[in-house]
Amino acid sequence: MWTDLLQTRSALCLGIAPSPKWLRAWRMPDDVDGARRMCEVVLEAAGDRVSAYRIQVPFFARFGAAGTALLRDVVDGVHERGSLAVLDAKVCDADDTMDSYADLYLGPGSVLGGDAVTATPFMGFASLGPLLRRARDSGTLVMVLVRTSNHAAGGVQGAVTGSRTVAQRTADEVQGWNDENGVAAAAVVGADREEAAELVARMPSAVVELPGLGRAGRATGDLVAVAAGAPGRAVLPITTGVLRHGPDVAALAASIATWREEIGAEVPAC
Ligand SMILES: O=C(O)c1cc(=O)[nH]c(=O)n1[C@@H]1O[C@H](COP(=O)(O)O)[C@@H](O)[C@H]1O
Repeated sequence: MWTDLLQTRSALCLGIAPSPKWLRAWRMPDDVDGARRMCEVVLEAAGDRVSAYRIQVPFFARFGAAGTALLRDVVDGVHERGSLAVLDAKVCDADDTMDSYADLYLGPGSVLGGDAVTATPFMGFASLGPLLRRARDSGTLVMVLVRTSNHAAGGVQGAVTGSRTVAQRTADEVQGWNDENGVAAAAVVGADREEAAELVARMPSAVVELPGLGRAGRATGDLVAVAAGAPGRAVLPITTGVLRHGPDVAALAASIATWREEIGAEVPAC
């Protein structure tokens, strides 16, 4: 499901983030009605021109039950456009809770109906096991944080354990899980990290989400070169680089078209 779409549509994955910051910038009320309006505008502008939408769960959950209902409506709207929904919740817990996270986030039978959920492996990769098995059985993905782009991450993810960094070890665990169980483990690798290409190369069958597009001072060509190491398996998320053109639908659509063009020529099979 994921690779089919990544190979036939743009690898672009548009962020949906009804945060206080974005609602203010778009002059919309910081409440569930404002959030709904923002989501409608984003879906109208992007339509089926992106493979996936990355939906920031906390920006919905902060509105309680109404926000959760809105999130589900947005996932349905994404599916109506033939796109996939990444639920960005960064889940992490001991393995006895992970089935319940799957009930909440993953697959058509779950509460929120996502096609992927982000997860952190820092309670031990094995604790993700039940979530990964549920992803495999529902044709969805668990996007495991391997090396993130935030400044605070280096001390942990770059730490050396044995002969590998924590990030390298996590990448090997992602690939190892897929080799043994079927492809359900995906990876998040900040594309602007100098070790990004090497980490991607350690996971030859995993879908890789590569954040970094559209951030100030980041060359698109460098990011696209990292994505080229995962042909047909790269997901390129972008939030700020597109949303800053809103809320005008035509301006948002034009920005998406430009980003598609910029990455399209060089990311194979996308
Ligand atoms: O999980 C992510 O997508 C993520 C990974 C990472 O390494 N760095 C990172 O900033 N993100 C997410 O990317 C979002 C910002 O996206 P941009 O506005 O496109 O840079 C943040 O809200 C994070 O949730």
